Amino acid sequence: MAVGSPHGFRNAFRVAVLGATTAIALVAGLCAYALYESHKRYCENAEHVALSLSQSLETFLVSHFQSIDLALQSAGREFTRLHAQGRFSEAEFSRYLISLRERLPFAVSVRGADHEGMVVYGEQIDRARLVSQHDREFFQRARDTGKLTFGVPVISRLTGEELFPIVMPLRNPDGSFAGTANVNTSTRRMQEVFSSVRLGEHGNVSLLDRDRRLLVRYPRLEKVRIGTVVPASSATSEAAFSGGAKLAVFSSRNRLDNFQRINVLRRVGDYPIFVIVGLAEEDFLAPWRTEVLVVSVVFSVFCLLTLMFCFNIRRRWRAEVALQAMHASRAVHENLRTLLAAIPDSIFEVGRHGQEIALANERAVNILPPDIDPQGKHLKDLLSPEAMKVVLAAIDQASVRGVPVSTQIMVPHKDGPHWYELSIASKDRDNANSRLIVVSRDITERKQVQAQIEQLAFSDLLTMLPNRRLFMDRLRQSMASSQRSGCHGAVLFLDLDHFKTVNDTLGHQYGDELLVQVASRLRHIVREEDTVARLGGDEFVVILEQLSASHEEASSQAMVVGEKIVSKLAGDYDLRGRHYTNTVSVGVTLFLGHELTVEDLLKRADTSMYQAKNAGRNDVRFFDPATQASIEQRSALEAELRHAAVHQEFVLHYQPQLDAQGHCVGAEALIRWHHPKRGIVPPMEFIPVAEESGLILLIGHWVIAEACRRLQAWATDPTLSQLKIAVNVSARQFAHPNFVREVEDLIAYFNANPERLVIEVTESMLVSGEDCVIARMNELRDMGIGFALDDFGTGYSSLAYLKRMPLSEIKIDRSFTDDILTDPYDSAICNAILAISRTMDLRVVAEGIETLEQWNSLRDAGCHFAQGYYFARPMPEADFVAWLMMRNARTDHP
Ligand SMILES: Nc1nc2c(ncn2[C@@H]2O[C@H](COP(=O)(O)O[C@H]3[C@@H](O)[C@H](n4cnc5c(=O)[nH]c(N)nc54)O[C@@H]3COP(=O)(O)O)[C@@H](O)[C@H]2O)c(=O)[nH]1
Repeated sequence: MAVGSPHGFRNAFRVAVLGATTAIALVAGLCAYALYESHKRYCENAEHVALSLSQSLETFLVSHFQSIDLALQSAGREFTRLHAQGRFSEAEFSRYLISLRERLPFAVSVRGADHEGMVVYGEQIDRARLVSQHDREFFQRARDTGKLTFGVPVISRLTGEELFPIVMPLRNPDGSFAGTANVNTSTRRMQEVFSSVRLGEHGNVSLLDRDRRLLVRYPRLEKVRIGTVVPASSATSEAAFSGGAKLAVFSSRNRLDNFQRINVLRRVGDYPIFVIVGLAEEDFLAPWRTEVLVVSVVFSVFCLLTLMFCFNIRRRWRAEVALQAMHASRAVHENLRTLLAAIPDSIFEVGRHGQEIALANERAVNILPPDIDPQGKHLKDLLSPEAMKVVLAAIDQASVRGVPVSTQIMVPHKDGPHWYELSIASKDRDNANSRLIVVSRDITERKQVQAQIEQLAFSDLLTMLPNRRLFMDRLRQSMASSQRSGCHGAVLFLDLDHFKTVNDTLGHQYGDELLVQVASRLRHIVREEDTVARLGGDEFVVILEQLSASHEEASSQAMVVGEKIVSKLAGDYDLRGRHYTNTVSVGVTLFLGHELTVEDLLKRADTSMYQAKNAGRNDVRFFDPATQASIEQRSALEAELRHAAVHQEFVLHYQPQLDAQGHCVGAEALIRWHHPKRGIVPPMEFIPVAEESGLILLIGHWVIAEACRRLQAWATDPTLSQLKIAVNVSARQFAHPNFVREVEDLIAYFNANPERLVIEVTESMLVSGEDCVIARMNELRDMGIGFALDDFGTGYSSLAYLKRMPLSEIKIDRSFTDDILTDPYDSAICNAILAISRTMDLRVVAEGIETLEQWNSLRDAGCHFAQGYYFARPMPEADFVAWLMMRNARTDHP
C-alpha cells in the first residue's frame, strides 16, 4: 500500500507512534539505569570517603587520647611516687602537670583535684578562689571506677570555656583514692580539627561515648545539647555501641536537620569513644542531581522531538485523509449522480403528505403525466384519488416503521393502464417532518408477463383451455354462485371415443391435432360464460351455469347442450391431411349449491360418461348410481387383473379344430383366468378391461409365449407335431410398434415352428391404419406365420381387405353357424363366404358347431374345417392331449 494513501499514512503514523513509544521507553530505561548506576556509584564513593575520613579521624583521636592517657598515667604515677617519697607538695605536682600539658598540643589545661574534688593542682590555681569538681559526673565516675574516664564536656568553672575532660584517678601509696588528674581539651579546638576534614556543606563529625552521649559535634547544632544521648540510627551502630563491632556503616536521616546521610561509625582505638563521620546525600549526590537534571533535559528534548515527529506524521496523515476523503466524497457524489442518471426508475423526494416534489435524478416522474413539470408540486394534484390513497398509506408506513415500504399503483396512460412499483423510504425516521425518497419503477411489462405466466399455470398448453386446476376453481365458484342464486348448474364430462387408437395407430401428433380441433369446436358450442376445460388426455369438461331452478328443466337444458356437443363433435376431422371420423361420449350431472363436493361432482360426471360409453359411445348419459357401482367394479377388476398379470394367474385352454374327415388339425388357444376367489373367469369378462387399461399388451405377450412353448413341446410328439395353434391378438396389441419383433423373439426363443402358429385377426384392426397393419402382417407372414380372419361377416367385411391381407384362412362367425339350418340368410352368407374363400384359395373354419347337422350342412357346402362344442369345448392342455389320444384311437369319430 502506498505511503501517500490515507491507509499508508495511518500505518506510518502507527509505526511512528509505536517506534517513538519504544524509543522513549528504551531511552527512559537507559537513562534510569545510568542514573541508578551513577547514584550507586556516588553512594559507594561517599561511603569510601566517609570510611577514609573516619579512618583519619580515628587515627588522630587515637593518637590524641593515647597521649593524654599516657600523660595522665605518668601524672598518677608521679603523684603516688611523690607521696611515697614524702616529697609531695601541691606546687611540685602542679609543675609536673604543667609540664605534661606542653606534651599535649590539643590540651587546654592539665589540672588535678584532691580527694574531695577541690581543683588544687595545675596552673593558675588561686588558693583563695578554689573551685570544686566534686559534683562533676566525670569526677565521680573516675573516683568510683578507678579508671581513665572520658567525661561529658562541661563549661569550665575557672575559664568559662567548654572543655572535654579526660580524667585519671590519683592514688595514695596505699592505693586509696587521692583525687584526679584531668586533661581538658577544648571542644572548640576539636571542632576545628573536625572542620578541617572535607565533609561537604552538610556533612558532620560526632564524638560519642559508650552510652551514646554526644561529646563533640561538628558542626555544632544549637538545638542539640552536649551530653544528649543520641538514639541508635541502625542495628549496625547499635552493635558497635554495645561493644561488638568496631566499625559500622549506616544510612540515616537526622531528625533535627532532616538530612539523609551515609554514616561511618568507628570506635576510637580501645577507648570507649566513637567517632561518626556523616556525609550528607545533599552534598555527595549534588553532581548526581545535576546529572539527573541534564539527563532529564536531554530525555525531555528527545521525547519532545519524538512526539513532534509523530505529530508531524499524524498531521500529514490527517491532511492526507482529509484530502482523500474530499476526493472520495467527490467521486462518490459523481458516482451517485451517474448511478441515479443510469437507473431507469424515477427517483424523487416528497414531503409527508406528498407535497413539494423534488427530483433526485434527471428522469421525469414516470407516474405523472409527461407534459407536467412536477418540481415543487403536490402528488395529490397529479395522481388519481385511489393511487394517492395507496401512496399516502405507504408514506405513513415508511415514516412510522423506519424501513422502506413497497407498494404498487395503477396509472391510466393513453396506451392503456400502466403499473408502477413504488419503494418509499423515510430520510430521517425520528423526524416527524422528514421527507421521503420515492423510487418508482414501471412494472407494466412484468405484470403482463406475470399475467401470462398465471394464464399458463392455469391453462392446458395444447388447447389453451383452462386446465384441471382452473376448472376446479371455476367449479367451486359456480357452486357458490348456484348457492346464492338457487339456480342449478351442470358438469358435462366428455371423452373422445377410441382416442387411444388414434394415438396408437396414427401417432401422437394426430391425436394432439384432434384434441385441438375438438377444443375449438367445443368453445363455439357453449355460451361465453360457461367454462370449457381440458382435464388431460381426451377428457374435457364443461360447466354450465345459471340453469333453471327446477331440476327437470335444468336436466333438459343440460341434456340439450350435451346432445349438441355429441352431434357437433361427432363427424369428420381433417388431421394434417388425414381423414378421421370422431365420436364423443358425454356424461352429465347437475349441481345445486354445495350439496356435493367438487370431487364428487366430477366423479359423477365421469361415471355417467362411462355409462354413455358402455351404452355404445357417441351418446349422452345423466348420472346414474348403478352405473357408478359398475364403474367402481370395473376399476376393482382392473386392479385384480394387474395383479393377475404380474402373478401369472392365466392359463390357456385349447379348442380343437378338425378337418372334414374329422382329423384334428390344430387348436384355438383361448385364455382363462384362474381367479383365486372366483375360479375360472372367461375372457369376455376381462379382455375388454385389459384392452382399455393397456394390460392386454402384457397378457397378449404371455399368450403368444405360452403358445410357442406348447409348439416346442409338441414338436417332438408325432401325434401333436403337425398341429397348429391359433392365438387371438387384440387390435391394440397388434398396433404396438414392437409387436412383430416380440413375436419373432418368442419364436426364436422357444425354437417354435412359425408355420404351426396362426394369428387370428379381426377386421376392426384395419380401421385404425390399414397400411401399417397389413405391412406388419406381411412381415409375420414372411416368417411363416399364418393369419386367420376371425368373426368374418360381422363387421365391414370389406372384400378389398380380404384381397390385401395375407390371410391363410377365414373363420365363419358363430352367429352364422348357429342358425344355418333355420335362417336362409345365414346359410346364404355362409355359402358366400365359402365361395369367396374358394376363389381366393383360403381355408374356411366354421366356428361354433354345436350339432352334427350344422357341421354336415357346412361341410356339404364346401367348408373344410370346423370348431365347436359338438367336437369339444376349450380345455386345458393335458385334457386336450388326452382327448386327442382318445379320438385317434377311435375310428367312428365324426
Ligand atoms: N385377445 C384375446 N382374446 C381372446 C383370447 N382368448 C379368448 N379371447 C377372446 O375372448 C372371446 C371369448 O372367448 P371364449 O369365452 O373363450 O369363447 C370362445 C369359445 O369358447 C367359444 N366357442 C367355441 N365353440 C363354441 C360353440 O360351439 N358354442 C358356443 N356358444 N361358443 C363356442 O367361442 C369363442 C371363440 O371365439 P373366437 O375367438 O371368435 O374364435 C373371444 O372373442 C375370443 O377371441 C386371447 O388369448 N386373446
